[in-house]
Amino acid sequence: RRCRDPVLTDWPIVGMLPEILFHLWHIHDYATPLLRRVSGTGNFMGPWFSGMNYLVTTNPINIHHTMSKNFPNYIKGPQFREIFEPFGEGIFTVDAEEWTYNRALLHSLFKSRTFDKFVEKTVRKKVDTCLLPLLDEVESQGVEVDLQEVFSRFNFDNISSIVLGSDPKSLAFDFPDVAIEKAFNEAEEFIFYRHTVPRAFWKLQKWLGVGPEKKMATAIQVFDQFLQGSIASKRGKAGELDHNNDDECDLLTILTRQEEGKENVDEKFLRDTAFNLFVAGRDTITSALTWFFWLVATHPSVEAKILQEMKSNENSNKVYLHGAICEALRLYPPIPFERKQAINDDVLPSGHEVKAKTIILYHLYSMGRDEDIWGKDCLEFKPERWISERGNIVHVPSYKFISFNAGPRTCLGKDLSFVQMKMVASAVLGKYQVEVVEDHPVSPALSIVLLMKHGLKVRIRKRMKN
Ligand code: HEM
Repeated sequence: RRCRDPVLTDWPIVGMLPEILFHLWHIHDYATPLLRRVSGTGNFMGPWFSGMNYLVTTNPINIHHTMSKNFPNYIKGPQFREIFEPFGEGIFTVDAEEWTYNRALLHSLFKSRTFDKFVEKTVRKKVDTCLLPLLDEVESQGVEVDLQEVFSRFNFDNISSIVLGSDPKSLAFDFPDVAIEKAFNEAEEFIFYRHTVPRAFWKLQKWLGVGPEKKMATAIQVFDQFLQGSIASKRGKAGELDHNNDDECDLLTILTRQEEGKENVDEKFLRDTAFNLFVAGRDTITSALTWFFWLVATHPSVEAKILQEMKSNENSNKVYLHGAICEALRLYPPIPFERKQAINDDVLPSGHEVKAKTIILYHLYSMGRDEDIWGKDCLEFKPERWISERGNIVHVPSYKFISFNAGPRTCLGKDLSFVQMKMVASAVLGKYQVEVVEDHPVSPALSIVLLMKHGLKVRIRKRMKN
């Protein structure tokens, strides 16, 4: 088959798939030099007739073109909706008017000061009453703990309080089994799996109800039951909801208030919105915090500068800490790849032709490690690159610093995420020294969110006051 810039050898019948499957265990690092070899844009061809043919790009000008300038031509598309089927018709999967409606609704909620304050208060309470006491216990018992598991549960409880107004209390020293938390992790892994095999194959597995598809169906059922329970209980109280109570500002309450009085309340809309926000708000922050703490723990000079900044200027914007978080998000973007589909023929600024229905894959992970964007030291963890000579945060356009997406579909939770991450980082680093357990293997898991495959095993020590 003819293609302009093959990223790998296109073998007869099987195409480039075997090489990808062979390197799946370290796919992000494997893809980075391959994409550089084709100057950031190339073709991936799957097995014949499998439909797995993609144009992969990490070129910022192409990103700017497809995500902003020619935004209407690049949609999530029907195949995306099919793969991400558990997301229903939520903001992540829809296009056109449905997306405009979802976006406007969520935008008005996310930008409201009352909601902002509610989130800050909820997270602060969870830090003070659960996260720090748990780390105290870990420290006093001298045991190892998986910090990723801690953050995952911490964020699960937070997002549940923020979206549904109820805390499942999954964060506790004995790490209780919370079925829905487990089900959610599994669903995300199975969605990644659907990206790695031909469509016909996973569809057949789904139809037969076998393999990962069977497990996926069970996981979604567990999660849906939990969501439906929360929605039903909130709807049951609809008439009693106090419109002026700032403590009852979770999204479900706000949406239920808006739906009040309507004859046909759209339960599916509530379910899909809740599911999408769970994915958006839980694992992304868990991933960002885990990689951040690992990077800080393995770079003592960065840790010392963060502590110095905290001591000297407690209420400032914490510019250095902000830079360190951006650096973690650059090297380990919580969403490592994205995809869009072209509606009409187009030509990218790099000169690559795009035929209608072409799927474009964006490898965010490679973009964070691209010398042309970040310079020769792009693999170094260097918060200083984010700080200007005048001590302000350097603005990098989103089509280069892509971790929160670019263009009209930029992440709605970006500001909120920084507030939460800074709150956790300051609270934990100010009180404890985090030491990664010797020889603990660190590598990314295969999922739609870039978590650590083996978690992050650490020991916690109380910081000496000086
Ligand atoms: C470190 C944390 C986060 C990162 C790195 C991040 C990153 C992203 C990325 C890359 C997208 C685009 C995904 C796509 O279109 O396929 C996105 C979209 C979105 N994010 Fe975030 N996110 C984070 C946290 C959050 C939080 C906490 C929320 C809210 C609870 C949130 C809400 C959303 C929403 C609603 C969208 C959809 C925007 C649209 O399609 O119009 N995100 N985020």
